[in-house]
Amino acid sequence: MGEIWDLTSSKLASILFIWAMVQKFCPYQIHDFIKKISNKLARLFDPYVEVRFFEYIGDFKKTNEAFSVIDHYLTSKSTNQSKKLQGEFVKNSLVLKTDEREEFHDEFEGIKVVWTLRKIVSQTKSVLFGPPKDKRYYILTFHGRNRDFVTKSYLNHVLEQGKNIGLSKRQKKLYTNCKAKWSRVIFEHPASLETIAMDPKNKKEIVDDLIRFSKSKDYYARIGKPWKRGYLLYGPPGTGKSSLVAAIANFLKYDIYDIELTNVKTNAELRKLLIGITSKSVVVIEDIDCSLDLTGQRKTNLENGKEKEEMNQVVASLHELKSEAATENQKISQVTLSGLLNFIDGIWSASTGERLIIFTTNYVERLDHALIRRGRMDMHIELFYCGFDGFKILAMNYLNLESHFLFETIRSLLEETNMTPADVAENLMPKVANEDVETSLERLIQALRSCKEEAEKKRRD
Ligand SMILES: Nc1ncnc2c1ncn2[C@@H]1O[C@H](COP(=O)(O)OP(=O)(O)OP(=O)(O)O)[C@@H](O)[C@H]1O
Ligand SMILES: [Mg+2]
Repeated sequence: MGEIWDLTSSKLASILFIWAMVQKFCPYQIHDFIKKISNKLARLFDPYVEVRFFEYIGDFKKTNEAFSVIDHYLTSKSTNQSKKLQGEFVKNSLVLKTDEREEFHDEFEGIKVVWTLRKIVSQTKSVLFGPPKDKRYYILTFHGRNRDFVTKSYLNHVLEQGKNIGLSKRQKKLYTNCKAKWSRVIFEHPASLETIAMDPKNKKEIVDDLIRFSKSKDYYARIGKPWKRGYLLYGPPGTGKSSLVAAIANFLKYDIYDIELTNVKTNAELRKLLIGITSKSVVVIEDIDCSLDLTGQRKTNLENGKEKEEMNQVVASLHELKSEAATENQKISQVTLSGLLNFIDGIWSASTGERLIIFTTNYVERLDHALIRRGRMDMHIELFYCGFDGFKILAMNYLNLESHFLFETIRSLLEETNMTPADVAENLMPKVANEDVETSLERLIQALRSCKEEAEKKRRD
């Protein structure tokens, strides 16, 4: 054994000596040539390529997004394959992950790769910053002949899939502003597009538009426009505007940024807020006509639309309450219409990622045309009083009821009177435990009849 070792070490010493001589005395072309040959030889014996994806980049300063996206992808795929798993509680639910010692073999379009999770155990212990952080990283191993395919097609596939999985697991957040600062809470509104009572044709239009928008990254890049879309939701109070905003955010799995403009003092503060908005977000300004002094138009519209105004008297008085409170705040707020328009057109043009901006109002005719012209507010969606289609959705939501002999009476009453989905829903909601559906439907019929009588009385007066 000792002899063999002596022999090997003397040979190794000779090779090193020759290599040192070559490096010192050979012209650099020969040096390069030898280096190339030796690299080729090395590749011949070890044809595999490794790519490492560290969890943190640069001394734990920045999380590597690629790591978490790969983690989503591998967690979803590998748990069916691995024999050794780890269990973790993530956001209140149990997640099974591949054990760190396990390898995961993946195949894409006939090309095989291997993933391994490794970690470098940290030696430093910090009292101030908690337990030492190990450096975790994924190693992707593949044959060198597939280098182009893996680095382009396969990794694109992993990143795309991983992003989608991450997005579907992500907890949505609701951001609200206090002056120029955002505060956030977990957004868990139960509204969904299925449970919103509205005309099925309009709903389908919204769903199609949202799907088209969320998949149009390349399209927007090609036409040179920022990836944003504006929705204007209008209709009387209680017709589901705020519920629709929540349903849209749930559908797209976006965060909501609910801007209270009356809390923002200046355009500069507004700009600061808006710069902090991340992509995949729905930016909402509720009751936009109360939030800004959209001068000029308001007065003329009030004068011209007198008849309409009378019909909406009840609605208006409610709205006035909102307006009065807002006007108080406006006295100290100097956010201007042009400031807001600049933000819609300007700031978003400079940022990447998809954003939806939604304005809601009870009085669309009061809004300055510049604010709602197409291109700024691309979709104008009117939410109406409850129709029979809307009622059927509410009956399903609240009573789990698809049909009933009282539905025909309700249909004709809904055609003759204006009741908001909020009021219909309130009447359908059982008032005591185990209340039967007939009692709820009768209560609604009663309410519809009184509503009809009241409207007739008003018309007579
Ligand atoms: N179209 C609808 N579909 C399902 N539920 C609805 C609908 N409209 C109203 N509701 C119910 O009524 C409640 C109030 O509705 P919502 O706050 O969405 O109305 P709004 O149009 O935003 O009213 P406002 O103009 O006063 O802000 C909701 O919590 C929801 O339960
Ligand atoms: Mg609302």
